[in-house]
Amino acid sequence: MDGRTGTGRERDTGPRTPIHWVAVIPLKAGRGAKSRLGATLGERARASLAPALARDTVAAVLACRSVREVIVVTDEGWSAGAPGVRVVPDVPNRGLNAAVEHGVRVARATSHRHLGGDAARMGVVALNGDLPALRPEELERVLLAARAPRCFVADAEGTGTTMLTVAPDAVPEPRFGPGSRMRHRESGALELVLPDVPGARRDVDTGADLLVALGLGVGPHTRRAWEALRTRDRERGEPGGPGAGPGLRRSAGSPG
Ligand SMILES: Nc1nc2c(ncn2[C@@H]2O[C@H](COP(=O)(O)OP(=O)(O)OP(=O)(O)O)[C@@H](O)[C@H]2O)c(=O)[nH]1
Ligand SMILES: C=C(OP(=O)(O)O)C(=O)O
Repeated sequence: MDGRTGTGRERDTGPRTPIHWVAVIPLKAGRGAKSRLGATLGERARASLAPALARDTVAAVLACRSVREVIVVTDEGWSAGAPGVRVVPDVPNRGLNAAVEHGVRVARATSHRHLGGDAARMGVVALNGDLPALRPEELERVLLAARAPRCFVADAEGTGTTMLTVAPDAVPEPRFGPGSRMRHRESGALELVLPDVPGARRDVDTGADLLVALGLGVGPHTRRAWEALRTRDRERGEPGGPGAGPGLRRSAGSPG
């Protein structure tokens, strides 16, 4: 088994297989971001966790050996925070897939700056910015397996997508959003089914997702934000953790 499944429409890129990658991370920030997290954990938790999830995702991607640059596509006051991270403005009001396409365009238009003659062998990987348990070596495994023009990784639920890779000559055709696993398959992208990449598949949309991610091990920003929320709630005599609803109260203190 080579860890790949697909529709048969895909082709191997052969000599055009990427040897360098630029990552595109679309980020919605501000009050509109991570509304499902707010609905399950409360607004205070949403406001501190949403940027923390993104910071940990960006840090893990930046630490991946094959990634040369991280392009964050967002409109809302995001500072790059590290060399190798570039922030570009979103396409206003066009949503997630337009942001990804924009990021790919920017990456391709500017890749010669850091890749020189290797720019023709540059792939782009677009990732959700809510993967706080992602580890650099997991992303490395995904990129090594990405040998078709477009490949994707399904989320842990099995209905969505956490990342899409696009080879140098391929049209990105991002189909992120609810039910995107099926849409990516139908569009001819190759699904990468890899063992041992739980963090690469664990997007965090709800409080329950966050507990699973904490169990896998999250980056320091998410860990600190979570601990601060728990400390605050304990001081206020709310032992269940941030916004602990019926589904969270049972295990909110246990992960990690
Ligand atoms: N640049 C940009 N990023 C977006 C946009 N919509 C979603 N994202 C990002 O895309 C990734 C996946 O999005 P979702 O998990 O659906 O995030 P969300 O829309 O903030 O969450 P919900 O409100 O719970 O649906 C996250 O990194 C988001 O920040 C958008 O319109 N523009
Ligand atoms: C954007 C996606 O994820 P979610 O909305 O579940 O975060 C997706 O699965 O394509």
